[in-house]
Order: sequence, then structure tokens, then C-alpha cells
Amino acid sequence: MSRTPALMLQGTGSDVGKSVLVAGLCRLFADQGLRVRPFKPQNMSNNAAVAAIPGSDEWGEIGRAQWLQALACRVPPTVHMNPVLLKPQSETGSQIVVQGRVAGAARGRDYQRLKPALLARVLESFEHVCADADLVIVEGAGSPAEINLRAGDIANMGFATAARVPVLLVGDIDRGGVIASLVGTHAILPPEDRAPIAGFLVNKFRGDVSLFDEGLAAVTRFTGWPSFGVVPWLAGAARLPAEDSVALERLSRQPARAGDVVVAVPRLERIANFDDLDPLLHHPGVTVVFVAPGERLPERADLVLIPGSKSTIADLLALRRNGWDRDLAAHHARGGRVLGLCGGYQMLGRRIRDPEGADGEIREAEGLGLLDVETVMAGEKTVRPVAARSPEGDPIEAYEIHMGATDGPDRARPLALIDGRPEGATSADGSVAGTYLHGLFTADRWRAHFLANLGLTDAGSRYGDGVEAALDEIAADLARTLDTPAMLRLARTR
Ligand SMILES: NC(=O)CC[C@H](N)C(=O)O
Repeated sequence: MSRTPALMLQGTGSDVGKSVLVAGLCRLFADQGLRVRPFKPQNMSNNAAVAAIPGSDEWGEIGRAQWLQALACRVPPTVHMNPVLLKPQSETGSQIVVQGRVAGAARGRDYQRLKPALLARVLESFEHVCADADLVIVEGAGSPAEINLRAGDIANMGFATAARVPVLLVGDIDRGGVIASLVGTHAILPPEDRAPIAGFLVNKFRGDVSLFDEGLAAVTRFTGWPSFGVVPWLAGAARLPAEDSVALERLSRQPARAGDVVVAVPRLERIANFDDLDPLLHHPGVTVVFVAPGERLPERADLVLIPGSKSTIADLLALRRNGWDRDLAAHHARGGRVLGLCGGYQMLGRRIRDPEGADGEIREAEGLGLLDVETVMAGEKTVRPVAARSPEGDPIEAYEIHMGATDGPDRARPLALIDGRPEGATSADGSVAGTYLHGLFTADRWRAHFLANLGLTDAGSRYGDGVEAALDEIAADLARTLDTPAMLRLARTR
């Protein structure tokens, strides 16, 4: 086993802000001239990103957060940065992606049995990441306090103990109960799982930090762990790509601003790649309304955008159960614009067939019929980055992750061209379009033209610059508030 310095952040619960902290630390230490790499043994998300599979010319999938953390390190992502990705595709089951490639699907109980076999792959990937790094910052998943999941664990202490990586425990003061959750985690962990924990930090603090000195002392009194710092509420975090569906819950509660271009997005049950919407979320003059199940699509939407889906047919049926098909038809009849991304594109067509059940249990369904195309799901998954161009010539750096293949007369009006080949489709009247291209709203010129068509004058904003600035800002906030020299010393004890 390599002895590359490494440090792991584990949380007292999910959504305590680990991914953003890891991204900030990656940027901070990279700025000190270190070759920093992110690593997350196991991630669960349908917001996947495309990463290189080293030693091959193929591409694989990793969680969006590790993609962002690689960006923070200023290195291209590889599949080894997140060797196990679970993509939920039904209430009980997930597709399992190992080192970038689909390895099968499993229900929760069966996955528990698979985990021990996956540890070897996780450690192999970790070695790979360590090989050209001065420092690896590892992110846990959920919490080590979920001791019922400890047997065969690869996400938290199972990994930390096997790879001998020191751990810092992150508590979230914003949700309340931070002292109890830190002390409680100490109390319920067996001694061998307590041993890797070298200290704690408190995240998402609002207000005067000195007011919490006694709180920190209390945690140390009960646990013996030193505090590595109190991180304030990070304003920059909201400007980074979202990974968790928890973020979606939060976003769904935001009301439309008067005078804005309104983009309505039905919150599909198995929504995938909803980070596609990020460049619109913080765009001046645009309000994205995520519509929760049971709610109507807003009547004054300028655009209804149907996002990607891990399981297109199942989500299409759910869309109908919510009555969103009727809202969509009314929106279309009023002359409203419609855009489908990946799974959403497939739903807009006339028919979807999945003869092998590659994308879910239901084999065939009639689509929404707003685009004259049809989709067939194939067993093989297309995963690749693409350099596309709109028919008007705007460059679009994007990526594809899908099993479906879509064809039909409306493809005569493509949304983009990849090496001269048409991609996507547009209805004859131009009001409905669909594409497999994820990330297309990050393309500044294309986005500006698209929004101009919806009546918005874009001041020429540059999305990528905003992400970079947010990473720098977070790194600076962490440098101010965490004992980062002590963190580096800790990583070097490995
Ligand atoms: N990312 C997506 O929306 C994927 C769509 C669909 N589940 C497919 O694999 O083709």
C-alpha cells in the first residue's frame, strides 16, 4: 500500500456539506503547489459526470461532486476518483457503476452482499489516485454513525481502516443538534472505528463564531477530539453544481421572481443530471421552478424543460399520473416552448421501447408525442464527452450518458452537430426540441442565444468563470477558518 498523505472527511449525517468542503480543500492545497486529488469510495447520485478510464480510450461515469473536486485540483477527472457509483433507478434498486462502467443492478439488500467484493476495486482505485498525488482528500458517504451498515462497509470506516486514512468528522450546525451528533457518533462507534478519527470540524455556521467556543470545548470534553475549526455558511457553495437530490428539495421552494423568464422543470422521481440546470439557476433574469409531484406546472412558464431520467418509461408514467402531460399540452397549445434533455427528450417522442428492460421494468410506452421521433433502449450505454456545435455555429462542450437511441423525421432539424453529424431534434414549428447533450447550458454563446429566443438579453455571462470564482472564494473561506496546516500534518501521518 502506498503511503501518500491522505485525509478523509466523514459526516455526522448526509448533507453536512462534505463535498463542498473537499472541493474547497482541493483548491486550497492545489494553490499551495501540491498535487491534490479527490477520492470518494462510494457515491450515490444520478448526477453523473464523464471521466477518463485510464489505460483505455473509453469514458466512464463518476459522481458530479468528484468531477467538480477534480476541477478544483485543476486536473482532468478519472473514474478512479469515484470507483463505485450507485445510480438509483427504482424505489429499491440501483444501477451499480464500478470504475466507470455499468457492472449490474442490485436492490439494497443484495448490494450489502456485494460490498465486500467491491472493497478490492475501491482500494485498487485509491492506489491509482495516490500514485501521482502529494495529497488525497477523501470524502465519506452518509455517516459512519449508520452502524447498521458497517458490515462490509466501503464508504466510511470500512475504507478508512482498510486504507489507513486519518479521518475528520464534520458536523452541521445549521440543522441543529451538532454537539449531540458529534458526541453521539463518538459514543456509538466501536473503539476500532473511533481510532482513525483525529478531530472534528463544524460546518455551516451563521453569525459570530466565538459564540460557539463553549460548544467546541464541550465536544472535546466528551470525545477527546480537538476542533479543527468552524466553517461559516459558505455563500459560494450555492454557485457550485448540485449533486444531491436534497439540494432539489431546497430549490423547489423558491418562488418565481416577477419579470423573469420562467423555466418550469417537473421534478421527476428518478431525475438525472439535474445539474444541467445550474447555469440557469443563478442566471440574472431567469427563474427555474422545480415543480414537485402533486403540483401543477406554472401557467406563466416561458419554457417547460423536461430533465434527464434514470428510468425514462417509469418517469413518463409518473409524469402522467401527476397530470403534467395535460399541463404540458396546454402550455404547448398556448405557444409555449418545450425542451427535453436526454430522458426528457425521449419522453417527448412518439414511442419508447425497452425490449431488454435495460432502463427499467416497463418494456414499452407511448410518448408525449410532441416530437416526431422514437426511442429504443439498447443494452450498451453511450458515455462520452462531445464537442458539438449548434447549427448557427455556437460551440457546445457537452457529454452524453444514455442507453437510448432516438430517430425520426424531426431529426431533420437537429439541435446541434457533432463532427457534422446531427444530434437532437426540433419540431416543424420550432417550439419543441430535444437533445442527448448534457451540460449544454454551460456553453455561454449557445445559452445566450437560447435565452434571447425566450426574450432575455444575456449580458454575455461566463458560467465557468463563476464556478472558478466560487471555488476560490470557498478555498479562501476555509483557509481563514480551518486549521489547514494541522490538516496537512495529519494527512502526512498516514
Ligand atoms: N441521463 C438520461 O436522462 C438517460 C436517459 C435514459 N435513462 C437512457 O439511458 O437512455
